[in-house]
Amino acid sequence: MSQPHPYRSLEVPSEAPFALGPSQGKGWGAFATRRIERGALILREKPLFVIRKPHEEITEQDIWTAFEQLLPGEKEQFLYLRDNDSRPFVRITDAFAENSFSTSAHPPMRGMFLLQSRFDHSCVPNSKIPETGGEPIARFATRTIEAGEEITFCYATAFMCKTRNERLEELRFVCHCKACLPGTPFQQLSDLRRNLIRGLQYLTLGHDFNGVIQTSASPIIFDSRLKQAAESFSIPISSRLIYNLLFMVLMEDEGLLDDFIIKRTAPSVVMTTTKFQTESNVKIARLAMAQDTWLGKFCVAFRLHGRRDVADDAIAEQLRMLHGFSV
Ligand SMILES: C[S@@+](CC[C@H](N)C(=O)[O-])C[C@H]1O[C@@H](n2cnc3c(N)ncnc32)[C@H](O)[C@@H]1O
Repeated sequence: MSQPHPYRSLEVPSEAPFALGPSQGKGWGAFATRRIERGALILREKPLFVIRKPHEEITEQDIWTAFEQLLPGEKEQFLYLRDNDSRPFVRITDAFAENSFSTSAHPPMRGMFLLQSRFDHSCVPNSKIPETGGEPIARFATRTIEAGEEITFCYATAFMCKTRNERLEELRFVCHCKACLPGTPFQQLSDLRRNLIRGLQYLTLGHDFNGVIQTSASPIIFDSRLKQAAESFSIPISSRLIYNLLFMVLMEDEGLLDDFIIKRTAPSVVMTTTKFQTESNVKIARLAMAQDTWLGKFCVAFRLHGRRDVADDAIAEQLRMLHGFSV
């Protein structure tokens, strides 16, 4: 008779809304055992141990030292961990790399999490561990998850700006989520949307998602005058508002606009609307923000397209100072 999978022996809290089980082509994953509402807590977990070093400096010896200090029951739980083919890890460093999360950037700390690591990746995920800068770490539903659905999260934050092929280069496996299944209408639109999301961020931030200024042959913003305007923060406020709102619409269409992103981004959208000084622009911006949906707001704000505002030059100057930009 075959042995039960070791993950059956991992201690999942009795009140947890998920159970572990096989997930086709992905090893094992976590599946909702009941409907989980958007925003609900899925799992709060303390690390088994923490190593206070940058990820790339953590040695095999560091991990063994931490392991040796565990209680016998904790060691047993650690030893239940398996690679994706359900075989024991050959090297303890692989077990740590696959099952750890950063718990703090300053000072750098990385924690070993037995359950948070059981969740598989999706480029269109339904859960998220917000950056809290501490431990335990908590996972929340980013949309309503039905009973039986696999609970996933995105393994890399910048994926919202990356196409299928770019993501594939970074992942060490082939993802089969709906944004990665080649040849589907959603997948084709997804690549288009993520390129646009990247471009819109470039236009409003003045640089790429990783802080890099693209060379003149930018694959992101083809129009060199527009690129230059973005990099010198000369984009008019009307365009800024339109780009911000289009970002929200595209993120929503892509299934990525969760409450954490709204909380982080919405204040700067509102702030942009308060910057207009030209009366006719003020009216349109107010009307736009009074609409119920992001698409509604965007459609109204689009009436601002090509309109300059009295405040444009002063805002550009403020942004240049803020970013230490010298002409
Ligand atoms: C932290 S583990 C996740 C849990 C793992 N499936 C297990 O059985 O323990 C990460 C590994 O799971 C697999 N995996 C996660 N998401 C996947 C996906 N979307 N497609 C294929 N494999 C995936 C990959 O092998 C990846 O290296």
